[in-house]
Amino acid sequence: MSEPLLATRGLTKRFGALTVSEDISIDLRAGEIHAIIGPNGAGKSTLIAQICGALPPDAGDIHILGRDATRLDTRARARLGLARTFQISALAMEHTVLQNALLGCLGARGTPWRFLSDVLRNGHLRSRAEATLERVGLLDLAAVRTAELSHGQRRLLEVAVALTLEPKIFVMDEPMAGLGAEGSRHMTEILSNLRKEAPILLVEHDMDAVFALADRISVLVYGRVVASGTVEEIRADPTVREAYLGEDA
Ligand SMILES: Nc1ncnc2c1ncn2[C@@H]1O[C@H](COP(=O)(O)OP(=O)(O)OP(=O)(O)O)[C@@H](O)[C@H]1O
Repeated sequence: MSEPLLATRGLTKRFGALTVSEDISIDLRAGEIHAIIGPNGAGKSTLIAQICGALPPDAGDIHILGRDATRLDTRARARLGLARTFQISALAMEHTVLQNALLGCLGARGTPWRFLSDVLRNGHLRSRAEATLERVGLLDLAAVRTAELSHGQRRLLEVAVALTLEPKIFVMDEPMAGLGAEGSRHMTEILSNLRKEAPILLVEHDMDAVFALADRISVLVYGRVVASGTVEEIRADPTVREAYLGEDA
């Protein structure tokens, strides 16, 4: 089996007396979508924050592409190839769709904002940004102000911005949130194709999307991984059905 591109070992985080991550060891391998599911407050966002470098763990470590990244900050992890999409939009609303995609390209290079006008004239970066917009179906809206996009279009733009980083690993926090049935289907199709170029660690509440997309699922309850397996294994697991899917075992 190939080496994981992302791995946590014994990750533990406490807020006072509350343990929100308890000895979490999960990994992400090339070509896969690994979904993290669990009830509200189970610790999914806290886990992502630790993986991406926004929150230091109290114990355990995080390896990115085989390198110990536990003490690296968010930007250093991004430079290693970790791209994150957020539960709440991190887009620049006053900028156009294309400018947001270009800012993503800039972020990848650590270039300061004041050079945006130069970047707009940089043919290579511009075509890279346009190519990512085309992949999510937003190229026709390149000149539109981001504030004017629908919620679903903004979520697609977030994925496009993550793509401009040419990441080796995607970490996605509820990309389906607020999308209608049609929007979820479209996003599901896009994510399904993305896994080929970079595997996805996917936190998601939309179980239809999770069951359609995931190669593996880990179930988090009260900060602990209580089950991990394929869609079929998780669906059949009595502990999961009782603790999370709300069914009698
Ligand atoms: N900065 C903080 N200080 C104290 N407690 C926190 C902090 N951040 C999160 N928590 C608590 O940690 C627990 C896990 O929260 P977290 O947001 O990671 O859960 P989640 O699984 O992502 O939930 P949801 O599905 O609702 O987004 C919750 O009980 C939350 O109240």
